[in-house]
Amino acid sequence: MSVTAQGATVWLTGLPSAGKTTIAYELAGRLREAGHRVEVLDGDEVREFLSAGLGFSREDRHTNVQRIGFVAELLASNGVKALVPVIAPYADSREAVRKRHDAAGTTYVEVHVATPVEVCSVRDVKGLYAKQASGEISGLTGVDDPYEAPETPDLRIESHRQTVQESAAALHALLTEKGLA
Ligand SMILES: Nc1ncnc2c1ncn2[C@@H]1O[C@H](COP(=O)(O)OS(=O)(=O)O)[C@@H](OP(=O)(O)O)[C@H]1O
Ligand SMILES: Nc1ncnc2c1ncn2[C@@H]1O[C@H](COP(=O)(O)OP(=O)(O)O)[C@@H](O)[C@H]1O
Repeated sequence: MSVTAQGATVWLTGLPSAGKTTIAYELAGRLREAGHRVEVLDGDEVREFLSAGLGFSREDRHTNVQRIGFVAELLASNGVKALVPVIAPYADSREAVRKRHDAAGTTYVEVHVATPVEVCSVRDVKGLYAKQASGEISGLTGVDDPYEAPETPDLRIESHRQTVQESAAALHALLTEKGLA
């Protein structure tokens, strides 16, 4: 099978504003240019439709992550590179997604976008850290809600030490190494 025809799920986990979405879209562009079929399953978009009505409790986050994992595996098993920039804060939720892929013989790559909360809260792309600080919201991942960092991700990206292009290139290089790009 050609590298462009082989599907895989690439899950980018990390805190809000870590850089998951930015890196996913930068990688998507590079892969499409090379002829790959790519879908980005963005957490915000999925929550509008597939996960409409779910909140941010442990249970709802788990359900959200399992739904996204289900769709990603379907896409990946049909030749698509499914890029998933979704927080997925709980190790057991991520493990269940990996197991679903393993059981189906579908490639699963875990990337930890490991930007420290101090940097994420300054970036604060959606203003969530400010809202948490002012008491407008609570249960923000990494601040007053858990984030269980992956212990052995396939790649750890330190986005606070790199440009977006460097981060995407590092991930692209990993996919090339694995025979996926
Ligand atoms: N309380 C709380 N905690 C964390 N994130 C929050 C919260 N409320 C809203 N948001 C915004 O929701 C975006 C999508 O979340 P996800 O579906 O990726 O989260 S999860 O995996 O179900 O935990 C997520 O998007 P990103 O910023 O792209 O990570 C947040 O901006
Ligand atoms: N190396 C990098 N990788 C990804 N994003 C970066 C990097 N350096 C700076 N940034 C910036 O950090 C922000 C990350 O936002 P976003 O991708 O929406 O995060 P997330 O999807 O994790 O919530 C963007 O404004 C992006 O330009």
